[in-house]
Amino acid sequence: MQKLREHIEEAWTSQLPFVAYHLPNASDVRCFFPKDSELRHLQRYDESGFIFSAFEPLSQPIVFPEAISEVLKFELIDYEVESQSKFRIKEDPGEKDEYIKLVANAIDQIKTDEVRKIVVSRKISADYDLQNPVELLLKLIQFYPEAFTYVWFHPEVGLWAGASPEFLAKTHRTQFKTMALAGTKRVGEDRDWTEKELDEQQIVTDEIVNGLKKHTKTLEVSERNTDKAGELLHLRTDITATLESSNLGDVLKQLHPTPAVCGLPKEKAYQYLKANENYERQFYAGYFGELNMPYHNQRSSRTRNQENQAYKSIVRASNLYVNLRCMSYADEKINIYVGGGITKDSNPEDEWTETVNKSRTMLKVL
Ligand SMILES: C=C(O[C@H]1C=CC=C(C(=O)O)[C@@H]1O)C(=O)O
Repeated sequence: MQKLREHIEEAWTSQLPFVAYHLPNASDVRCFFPKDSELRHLQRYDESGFIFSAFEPLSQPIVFPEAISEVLKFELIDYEVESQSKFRIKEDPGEKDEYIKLVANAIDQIKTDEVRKIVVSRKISADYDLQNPVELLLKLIQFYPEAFTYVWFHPEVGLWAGASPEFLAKTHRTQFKTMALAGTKRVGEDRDWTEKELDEQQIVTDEIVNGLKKHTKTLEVSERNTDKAGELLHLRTDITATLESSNLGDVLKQLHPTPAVCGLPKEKAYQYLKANENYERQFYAGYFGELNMPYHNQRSSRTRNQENQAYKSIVRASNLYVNLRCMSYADEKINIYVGGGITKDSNPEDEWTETVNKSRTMLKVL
């Protein structure tokens, strides 16, 4: 752990790019330290490295390529972090009015136009002096071991951090997994899922399944379950497929942004957001993670032979998550990004409360 601290502190103090992250329930923290500060964009989805993509559907993700990075793993042992933070941001009544108006306007749009769902969002800003990104990461891991937690930094972009509950793509050869996540309530809220929540989640599942059909040989859709994400609960359906080819880029172009973060139909919802959300999402609701990174693959016992070496082979796998429950930090200011799915049955006051609840994920670690 000491080594992890030293590496990140050194990169942060020298303002050099890095990413440190923890995959759900993993026993280690993985890091990329690119050898220089050049800002590189992904050219092809068969490259390998750590990618960081903006919400903008046509933007090329930033990549820390495996080939020019020091890629390190640190076992997650014996670490202690301060307990829950006392950091609070005072609610601004003006911000609330503005968000309620945005939601009410989206509902009107849904009632009059052919849009079924729009995921609107807002940015909560405050002054903050971030001393030490490694402490932030360790707190994120401690509070949200089941999420993909990360701290990412590039001097030309700033620092981003988060605890994402939603994966966009897990691949292993031609095997592909994604999920439809939507609908939110607090842990302990003793009520059934409403029709509105079931509907907003079904929209995500149907759109993903339709989009994937063109790219897959087989497709399986799980039962709908309730999934815990920190102090929140979501509806979740898992979608498993065998891809026609291994071109992940085509599949991502098809899926991103899903109706969990944009809306349905995609283009109309996107245009609505461009015209009405009065801030830039940047990397919020984009996607990030490992692209084609090596993993040891345990072969089945039938293929074993006497030589130990033959048990294992290396396969390349991708693990990409949606950038939710996240924040950015630059110039001694933090920005927390939160949103929610709006349908014809949404209630603006409830949608506001939902974003307040979602903001607690990051506030807890600051
Ligand atoms: C857009 C966000 O969450 C999405 C994922 C899960 C549940 C959601 C919802 O209930 O609206 C959102 O679709 C966010 O956290 O900012």
